[in-house]
Amino acid sequence: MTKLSVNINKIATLRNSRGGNVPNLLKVAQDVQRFGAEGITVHPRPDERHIRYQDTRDLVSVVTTEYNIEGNPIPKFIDLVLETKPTQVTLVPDSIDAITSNAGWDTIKHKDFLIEVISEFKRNGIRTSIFTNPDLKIIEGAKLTGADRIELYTEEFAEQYAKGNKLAIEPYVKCAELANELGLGVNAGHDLSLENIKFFKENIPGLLEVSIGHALISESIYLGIENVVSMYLNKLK
Ligand SMILES: CC(=O)[C@@H](O)[C@H](O)COP(=O)(O)O
Ligand SMILES: NCC(=O)COP(=O)(O)O
Repeated sequence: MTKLSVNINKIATLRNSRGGNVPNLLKVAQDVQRFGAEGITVHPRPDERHIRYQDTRDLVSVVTTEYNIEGNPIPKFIDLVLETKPTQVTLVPDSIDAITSNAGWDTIKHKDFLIEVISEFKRNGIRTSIFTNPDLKIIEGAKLTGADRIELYTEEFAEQYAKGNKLAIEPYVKCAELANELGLGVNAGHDLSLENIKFFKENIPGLLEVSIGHALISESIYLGIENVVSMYLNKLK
């Protein structure tokens, strides 16, 4: 069973583009869970261009499923996670001005830092996951940090799959097998979509959770817009 955690960053991006509170992020989080999602993911960035730090706090009272907070563990982020105490924190090595996440951790180079941060989160009862490229050495390194899980960074898979290259799944399969052997849980995310998720899920052993945002919100627009245009036309008759 693989859990679906919906990343609601894009809802906040849309809201922020106008000021005000439309769409209402908390209502979307509640509705998404009512529709069956098993988790809510947010990825606050230092510039707060989408999810704001205050959103992350406000969501605590409405997330009744698994709450996953992703981000680079700079001091401000660590404090936020310790304050909000989500189900899971996913550590992502974003540069300060990254448009979106574009790499996983070098778990060997940053081993000592990761051990320190992860132990603090675990002391506070928060499950920890590390965002990783599909590289066996990096997965071995992740085990040594004390993390509970890895999140496989799936951008390369998604890009190749869209070009018809299904063999791009192979490094992910090998990494998931190794993680299973090492007792690390396996999550995945980035550019997963209605097009590629079934193939990914069917091939990755022990896939515990996927977090999906950009495609899911875009697909919601495509799949909902016909209905909404027709509702407007009815009102304009
Ligand atoms: C780690 C990851 O792949 C996602 O959290 C992604 O980075 C979402 O962040 P943005 O919504 O800022 O693109
Ligand atoms: N961890 C990945 C995530 O939360 C969503 O990534 P994306 O679907 O917006 O690419």
